[in-house]
Amino acid sequence: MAKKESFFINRVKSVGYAFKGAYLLLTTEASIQVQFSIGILVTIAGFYFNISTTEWIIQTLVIAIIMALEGVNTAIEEIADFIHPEQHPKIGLIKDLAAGAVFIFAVAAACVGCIIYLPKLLA
Ligand SMILES: Nc1ncnc2c1ncn2[C@@H]1O[C@H](COP(=O)(O)OP(=O)(O)OP(=O)(O)O)[C@@H](O)[C@H]1O
Repeated sequence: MAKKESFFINRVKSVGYAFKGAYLLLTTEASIQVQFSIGILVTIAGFYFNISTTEWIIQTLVIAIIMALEGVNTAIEEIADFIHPEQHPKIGLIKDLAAGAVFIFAVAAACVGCIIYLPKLLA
């Protein structure tokens, strides 16, 4: 019987797989690359406008959540295409729902950006 790997080795391997997934998303997915670029721009803006600690926390969370949601959306698209490569109304609906979930958060993220930066830009 194969010896079961230790809990620690398994955790290290899982982190490695997660790094691989994040690398794949950043290097192959246009939507993630767009969100990442926006994330870098607002980070530069954060330093430029010297935003508060609370604003940094909210901004960092918003950037991370939108990229994570895009990643989940990509994974759902991959599953959908894998289980049913041909056109099907249900696959279309599943993809639209996943994209809709990202869109809802993207609208909130844009609002957060306006709340943080509009007063600074207009001052
Ligand atoms: N197999 C399918 N059957 C029916 N409709 C589909 C199918 N694949 C895609 N669609 C429709 O086309 C839209 C775009 O799908 P697609 O897989 O190209 O996603 P996308 O948002 O362009 O993703 P990305 O640009 O990240 O690859 C879906 O939201 C859905 O409405």
